[in-house]
Amino acid sequence: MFLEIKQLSKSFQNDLIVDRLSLSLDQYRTLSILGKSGCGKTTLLKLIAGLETADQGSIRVNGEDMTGKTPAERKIVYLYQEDLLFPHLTVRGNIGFGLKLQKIPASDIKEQVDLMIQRLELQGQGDKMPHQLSGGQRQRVSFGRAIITNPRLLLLDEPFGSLDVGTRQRMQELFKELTALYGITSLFVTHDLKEAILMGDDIGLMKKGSLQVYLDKQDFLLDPLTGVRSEIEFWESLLKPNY
Ligand SMILES: Nc1ncnc2c1ncn2[C@@H]1O[C@H](COP(=O)(O)OP(=O)(O)OP(=O)(O)O)[C@@H](O)[C@H]1O
Repeated sequence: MFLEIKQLSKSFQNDLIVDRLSLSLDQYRTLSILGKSGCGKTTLLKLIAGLETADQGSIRVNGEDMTGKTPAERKIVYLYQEDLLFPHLTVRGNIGFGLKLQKIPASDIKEQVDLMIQRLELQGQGDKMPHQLSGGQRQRVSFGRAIITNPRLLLLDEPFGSLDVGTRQRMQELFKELTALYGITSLFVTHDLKEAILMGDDIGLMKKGSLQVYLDKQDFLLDPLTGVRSEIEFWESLLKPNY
């Protein structure tokens, strides 16, 4: 298993937020994590990224124990909804930032950034500053900036929550295309049932700090706890002639 989490726990002021949580994920797959506000999703991602310290349990990536490692040493990227771009850098500068830190030659950076700009459908926007972009464009830049460095693991925290339905749908497609192309393994946290089903190769439901991962999507669709059934019943009730 590429990502292996065992019995992970975290409390804040005596409140148990992540409760003996275990999960495993194969390389190049996406696990969607669906859960209500406050159930501990962000805390889980921060523990994996090394931005919070676990009270108990272990996190291994590709067999390597993450305990005591800094976020940079983990080579895990955590991307959240309002992820800020560097305001003083252009789109190009933002996307290439991580490559520059890796001291990659300027001509290679230019080539990779140009390709990423094309793939993100941001042609003609490369020299703009972040404040000159729309919300959806900014989101695409931060997504490109994250994946161009080929992180071992990409953690997405409700990344498309602020986007309108159409833009969100296009971002979901783009995310699927680019994670496949760049060989990214990811965890995708969302409140949105449909998004969880669309984005995940595997799906997990988080409740009060515990996570249940459904190995078969059918099991997820059929479990009354996931809310899929009540959603279907709602739409069916609207289609009844006497509504
Ligand atoms: N640093 C902290 N100190 C104290 N309590 C915290 C801290 N971080 C999170 N919490 C608490 O942990 C609980 C879970 O928060 P978390 O952000 O993980 O939830 P979430 O599932 O991501 O919610 P949302 O979907 O609303 O973002 C909340 O009750 C929150 O108040």
